[in-house]
Order: sequence, then C-alpha cells, then structure tokens
Amino acid sequence: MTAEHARAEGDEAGSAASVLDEILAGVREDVARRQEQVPLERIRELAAAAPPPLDAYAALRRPGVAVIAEVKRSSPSKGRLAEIADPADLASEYAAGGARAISVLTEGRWFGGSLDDLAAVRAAVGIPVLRKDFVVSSYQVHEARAHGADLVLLIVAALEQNALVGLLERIESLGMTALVEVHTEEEADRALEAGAQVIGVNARDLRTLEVDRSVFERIAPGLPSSVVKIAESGVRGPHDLIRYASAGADAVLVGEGLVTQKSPREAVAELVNAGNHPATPRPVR
Ligand SMILES: O=P(O)(O)OC[C@@H](O)[C@@H](O)c1c[nH]c2ccccc12
Repeated sequence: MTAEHARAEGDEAGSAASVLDEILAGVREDVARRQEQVPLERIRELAAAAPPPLDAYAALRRPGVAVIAEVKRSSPSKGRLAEIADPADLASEYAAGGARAISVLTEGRWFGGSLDDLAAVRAAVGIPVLRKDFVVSSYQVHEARAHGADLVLLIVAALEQNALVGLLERIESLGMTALVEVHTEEEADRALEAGAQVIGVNARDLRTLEVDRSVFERIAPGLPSSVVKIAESGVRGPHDLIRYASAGADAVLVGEGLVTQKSPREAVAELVNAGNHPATPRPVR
C-alpha cells in the first residue's frame, strides 16, 4: 500500500500524522540503529578521510538550466517506480546524458535507497552528488561526507530553525553545500534567514504528497539572485523544464520522469538540450 492509499483510508483530514511525520519517525529509528553500529567518532574519522567535496554551487551556476538527475527506486505516493539493479550504472548514464549533478535517495523504508547507493554513485561519476534524505542530525551529515556526498538536502518543514541553522553550518564546515528545500513562502524566509545559498522549491507537499507546479512560480521571484534556485518534482519532460526556467529556475531536479524511461541517458539529454536552447529563458543575475 502506498502512503496516499493509507491516508485515503485513514483518519479524517488533519487528525492523522502527516506522511512527513511518519517518515521522520522511521528515519530517527534507523539513524539510532546505525549509530550503534558505527559510533559518531568513527563516522567523523571516515568523513575526514574522504576525498574533498566538489563545488556544487559553482557547478549549478554555470550557464544553461542544470539537470539534477535522481536515483529513485520508490516513492511514498507511487510505490515502486523502477528496478534499479545498478545505481552506479544509472548515474553514469545520467552523466553521459549531460546531468550537472546526481541526486541519490538514501532513505530505505519509503524510497528504497541506501548509503551503499550513494557510495556506488560517488565512485562512478565525477560530478557533484547529493545525499537526498531526511537529515535531522549531524551524524547523518558526517555519514553523507563519509560516503562521498558533495551536497546534502535539508528540508525546512522537517526542522526547527535552530536545527536548520546548526545542520547548515555543519554541512558547510565539512566543505559541502546544503540544498535547502522549501514548499511555502514562510519556509523560504526561514531558509534565507539560515543563510541558504542553494534553495530547492519542492512542488510536492511532503505532508500530503500533492504536486502543484505553480509553487515554484510563487516562491522563486522572492529569492535573491545570488541564490541558486532549483525546481524540484513534477518534471515530466522538456515542457515542464521550460516552464520552470521561465519562472527563474537555475536547475531542475528530476526523479520519476527519468527512472521510468527506457533510455535515461536520452531522457536527460532531451532535458539538457531544452535547457540550453536559445529560446529558453535564462535567470537574470
Ligand atoms: O520524482 P520527481 O517528481 O521528479 O521528484 C524528484 C524529487 O524532487 C523528489 O524525489 C523529492 C524532492 N524532495 C524530496 C525530499 C525527500 C524525498 C524525495 C524528494
């Protein structure tokens, strides 16, 4: 059963815990279990010993609309999306198609990902790699670095402001870039207040899983030009990329629209070509 079905059959609107709350509860359990196996001091050492991170901010600021291609097996809204036997191979195909960065879901229960996927992708490509997870503790930030991440997702809706600020500083102190995800104007204000340089506007509401592509158009114009603006979710093909670019997107983050394609490499290349086309609007800086 998918989360959407569970919710449809569940309590009346408002009384049930949101999907995000359910995911976060599982994530906290999983982090506690991993930390028993590999203590914080050890994961810190592994993070310090990893090859230095790549400059994701610079990569995403280069001309043309950047495509961040995601390794995504499952989602809470749709269940299984794709059998991805070899995440490293998929990431190599994405890179060959012109992806500017790779996003790797590392959450296991709902998205079918793992830190092994992250490490495998890191070893396979020479472009920035994002740890896409529900990061709520600095342990997870060190884990990300230890497995080769250059970027770490922070979801504003999942974090109190002081936790957001602390995790963002931790990410930057390890030389990585934080991708701070928002879904409302209030969350965007909190992201800016925390000092986010890279902001992702998720068209999907993580509490209800509904997708509304107009959210980016509402929020992006209020972000300063120094901030890298990423449109997340709902990109089915070049027309959605062009729509997001017209609203000021520096980059799009695409999962389902790529993993379900026969040739993920060609699907990325089509998006990249649309993003480089002279008629596609450029962000004004
Ligand atoms: O599969 P899509 O609609 O292209 O979406 C990709 C990405 O935006 C989505 O996976 C995502 C955005 N923010 C997240 C936070 C956690 C987990 C997943 C996500």
